[in-house]
Amino acid sequence: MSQPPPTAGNQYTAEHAAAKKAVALAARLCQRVQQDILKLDVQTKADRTPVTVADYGSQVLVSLVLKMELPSDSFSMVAEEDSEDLTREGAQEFLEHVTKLVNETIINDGSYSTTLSKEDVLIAIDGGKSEGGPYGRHWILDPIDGTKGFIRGDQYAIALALLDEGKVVLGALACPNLPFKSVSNCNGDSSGDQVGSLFSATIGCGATVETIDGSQPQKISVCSINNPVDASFFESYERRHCMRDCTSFIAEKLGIRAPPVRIDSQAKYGAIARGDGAIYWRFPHKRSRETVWDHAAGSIIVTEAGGLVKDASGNDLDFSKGRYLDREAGIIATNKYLMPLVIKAAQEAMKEEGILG
Ligand SMILES: Nc1ncnc2c1ncn2[C@@H]1O[C@H](COP(=O)(O)O)[C@@H](OP(=O)(O)O)[C@H]1O
Ligand SMILES: [Mg+2]
Ligand SMILES: [Mg+2]
Ligand SMILES: [Mg+2]
Repeated sequence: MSQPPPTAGNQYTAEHAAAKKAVALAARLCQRVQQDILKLDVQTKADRTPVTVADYGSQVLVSLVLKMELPSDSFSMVAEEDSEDLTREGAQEFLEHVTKLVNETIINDGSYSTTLSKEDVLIAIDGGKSEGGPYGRHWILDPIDGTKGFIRGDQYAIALALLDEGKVVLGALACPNLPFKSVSNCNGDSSGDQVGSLFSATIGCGATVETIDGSQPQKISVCSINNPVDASFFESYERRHCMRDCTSFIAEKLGIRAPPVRIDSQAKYGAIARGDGAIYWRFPHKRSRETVWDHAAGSIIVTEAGGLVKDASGNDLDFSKGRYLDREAGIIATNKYLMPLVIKAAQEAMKEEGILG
């Protein structure tokens, strides 16, 4: 890691600073909830995935900070959560808890002299209902990526990106439980290291990492391993998020010797961008669709760190199609040497086994 490049010529300087401030404040709320997670604080959404008070609280805080820091912007946000489950009968206590957490975090931070009512909280959450698309500017937010990891006490990330005319131009990724130096070969465990990493990148200006409370940003780059035999790979901790029969088949084809490193959330993109590992891949089951907020921030951080992010057909990811990613058969993040080899192995696996599609 070395000093970051000069920021002259970065047309997104104000947005970059606001995005880092937003994810860092949201991380503070999340850290507090994770220390004291109660059954009451977790709900199950209609799609049967979990959501916590911290997912909602984080979404409110990120939207608040962006609006406070960039007041002249017309605001559009594509975010994961909406208020539907918070307005159902019986959700009053849950909503009150979200509101209390948000207000306590704002007061403790001291940057803004405002507090939010329950109605303000619902409005802020539903500010994330934009469809995004190819025109104009849209923030893309995953207020907690890796909610299952968050509940387990493991890795999670607050992932914020800016889409400008259909292209991701900025990403900020707060990973409160990710060791600051490296995850190396352990599942997020530190070896006496400082914990918490905030990755960020703006287009054309490289990627950096700093601590969540704002140390001097350090430039990062992907690893330069070119022989898959020496490579390590990251994949989802959750068995249902990535087909392991498929990835172990591809790993075998590539001759990878190291066992998979399984980490929740886009912390995997951050770790790849910093060179902690060589490959992150994700081959979800056919029926599941990938959302833009699960990849936007992580992918620009990897590409600005000198890496590549592609689908298994070798196409760039297209974030301009709305709330879902239009991609084919899996997502791969790695360096320029390994990418063609991984794509080839994935495509061979597709043909031989018929397991991707
Ligand atoms: N059955 C499933 N298959 C594939 N992805 C899933 C899934 N259930 C949830 N996900 C997605 O996987 C994300 C977590 O990724 P990872 O496996 O890398 O930790 C979740 O983000 P959220 O936690 O924000 O909902 C969610 O979008
Ligand atoms: Mg979710
Ligand atoms: Mg997510
Ligand atoms: Mg989420």
